[in-house]
Amino acid sequence: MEKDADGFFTSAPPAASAPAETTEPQPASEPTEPHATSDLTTDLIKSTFEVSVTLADQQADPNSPLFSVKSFEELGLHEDLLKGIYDMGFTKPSKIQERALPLLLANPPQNFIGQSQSGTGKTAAFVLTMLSRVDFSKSQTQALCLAPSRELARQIMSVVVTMGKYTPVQTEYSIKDNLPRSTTRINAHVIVGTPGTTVDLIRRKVIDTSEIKVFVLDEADNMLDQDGLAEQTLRVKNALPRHGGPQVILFSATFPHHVRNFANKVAPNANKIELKENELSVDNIRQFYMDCRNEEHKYDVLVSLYSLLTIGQSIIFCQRRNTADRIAQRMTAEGHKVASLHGAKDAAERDAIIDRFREGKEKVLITTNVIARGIDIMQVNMVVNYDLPLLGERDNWSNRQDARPDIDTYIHRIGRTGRFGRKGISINFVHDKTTWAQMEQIEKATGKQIIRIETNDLDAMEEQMKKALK
Ligand SMILES: Nc1ncnc2c1ncn2[C@@H]1O[C@H](COP(=O)(O)OP(=O)(O)OP(=O)(O)O)[C@@H](O)[C@H]1O
Repeated sequence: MEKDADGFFTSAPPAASAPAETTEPQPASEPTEPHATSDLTTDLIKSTFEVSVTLADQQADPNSPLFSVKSFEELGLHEDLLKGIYDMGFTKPSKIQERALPLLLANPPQNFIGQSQSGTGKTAAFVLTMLSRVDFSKSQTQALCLAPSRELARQIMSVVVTMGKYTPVQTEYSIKDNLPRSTTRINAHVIVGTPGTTVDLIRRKVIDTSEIKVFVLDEADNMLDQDGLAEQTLRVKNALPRHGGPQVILFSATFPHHVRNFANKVAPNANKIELKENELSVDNIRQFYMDCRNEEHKYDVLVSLYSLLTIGQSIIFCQRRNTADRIAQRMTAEGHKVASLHGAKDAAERDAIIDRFREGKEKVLITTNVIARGIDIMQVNMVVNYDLPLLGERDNWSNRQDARPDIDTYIHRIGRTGRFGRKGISINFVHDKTTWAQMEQIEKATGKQIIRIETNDLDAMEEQMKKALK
């Protein structure tokens, strides 16, 4: 396997003889049992994807049993944490947890860059690391985790609270409109937030960074992307102790080339777990497309899908906020029950909408890329790309023919279904030559087939979809 200058793998399988890197061949896949959760979990644990492990210590052997565990007990965790894990219904570590946890928990702490497909259990791996490194006898912030959206920060916090429920952990959010303006100091052990609010709280010395031992960036490629949240994230990073600085942990399902160099600077000398490029999305998500006649026809097709969208739960992704609102308003006026969520809504409204969806009170959520990443709702069995995700759209909207598809966002969007080994389907709407070509690029880049389904034969469509979900 070739490595680029940053030490990431670029193509082809690694040489078996390479001392500190290895590909881990997994057993051949077996037929899945669609309904039994324990079988699905087993499928994921036996998963067929290959990972590359690169240890910062070039002398160490990544094949050593020391670097993988088959049970949570082997990790030497405090029993309060083990109790929390078992309470969550986790019996065994998932593939990424099995390989990542020994590296994350080893002492002295080592930076870590981890890549694993959506829905494979990255959150539990870094939450467990944060909780196991906190000294609960000190009322000081010792772990800080940043995520790209308030919805994801809230979800991560719920994992911290659930996993830490037998520990005395104190937690606080650094997300917009959460703390009263009069707050002068947060003493919580673990803070989870978004970069903008966190920068502000650090600047106002509400967050004391001096004792932070673990710094996690979830969706790290997004957090370090120049076009994204990088500036604010770096300002937070630069406010952390320099001497004996914190363990830096970066996780994502995608690490595009243009952020890898930077990731290596933010987390120097990291142990790494990476995926091969054609293993970026899981096989349990079946991908389809529908040929729509034009933009207006997309709306009609979506409406005709409504009964299928509500079998489980569905997320409809649009590129723009006003498209999401417009579709939601129109469908609501026509008697369908849908909700819309995007970044222009105020904080309280966003929280209420995602909570209702999480509780299953809403079945169809029409949204933007704001929740393309990380959101984990098991009942979501369908994702619709009403608009395909495009790169540089905001600057380039008037010049759509040139727009290239945003492959990474696509991978994250469809990853909102098919969580932890479950089945899911995604449907792309294409309506002209340009969108057709964009979808072909997505198909090529992900290496997964996207199958056509008829827009005008509802029965055939239903049958095909039910088959895919079986
Ligand atoms: N060892 C385990 N056993 C059973 N379920 C697990 C285990 N680890 C994680 N899960 C469950 O799997 C689901 C997906 O996990 P998680 O949200 O951490 O995925 P992720 O890898 O962070 O995905 P994404 O890339 O989309 O952020 C969660 O509902 C979580 O509770």
